[in-house]
Amino acid sequence: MSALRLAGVSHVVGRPLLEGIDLELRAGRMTALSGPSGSGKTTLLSIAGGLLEPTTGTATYAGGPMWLGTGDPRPEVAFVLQVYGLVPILSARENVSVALRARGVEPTEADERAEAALARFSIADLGDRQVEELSGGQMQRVALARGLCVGAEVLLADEPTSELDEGNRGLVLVELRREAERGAVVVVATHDPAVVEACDDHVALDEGRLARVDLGDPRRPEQPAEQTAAQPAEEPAAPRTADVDHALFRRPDDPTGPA
Ligand SMILES: Nc1ncnc2c1ncn2[C@@H]1O[C@H](COP(=O)(O)OP(=O)(O)OP(=O)(O)O)[C@@H](O)[C@H]1O
Repeated sequence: MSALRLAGVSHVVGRPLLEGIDLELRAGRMTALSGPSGSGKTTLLSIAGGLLEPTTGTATYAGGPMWLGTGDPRPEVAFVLQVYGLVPILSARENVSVALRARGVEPTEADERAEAALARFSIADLGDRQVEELSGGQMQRVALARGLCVGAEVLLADEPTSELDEGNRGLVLVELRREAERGAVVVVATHDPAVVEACDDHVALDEGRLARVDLGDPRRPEQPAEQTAAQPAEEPAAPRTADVDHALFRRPDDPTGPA
């Protein structure tokens, strides 16, 4: 499967906001992006999704550039923004439908798909309500429905559960998992340990630098392909936690590795 790669990414706005980021975000997996407030999570998501051109380095997917400014074809990207970006005077259904219509889906089909997307987050009954009448948690779920309805190859969600109770957080994690299972790169910036726990991979930032990279199943290339009788039947499981280890990003035998 393809991966979204950040190579040598730094971003400077007066001071460095990100420095020396080398990272592989794998398709088919959920990656949690954690770190203190101001550590650079939103900046990293913006570069990964091609909204922001890094000062140095590149973000690529299947070898092609993510930066929108190149005008090159790129994968379908969906953002679930921290600030939602909903249109307050439109209904919940219209806010979702608009994302589909903008991608060329016929209005009737777009409305039906919007309805189904709202149902995924248990808010089908709110379809006719103007967004400005909704609670924060309801708005957050409309934003998620809008992000997930398009079937994007890259799904970047910034604090998507910040306003949700435990039950709705669980619902969102199930839906994000579905997106990963159909092959999307799913990256979730979060402060919530339960969300980190639910993800396959975990990347932590601190002051714009990688502080931790934990790939759930690193499959290190040096691991022997075949066991002999003298060797144990199974290698001990790789630790879930690793300090930043750039060898983890070079796995030529990894089927989820380079596209
Ligand atoms: N356009 C900008 N110009 C200058 N500084 C910026 C800009 N955008 C972000 N910053 C700064 O970059 C740092 C990282 O911001 P970012 O929003 O990426 O952090 P974050 O980890 O997502 O924070 P939070 O968890 O609070 O959302 C912060 O110190 C922020 O003030």
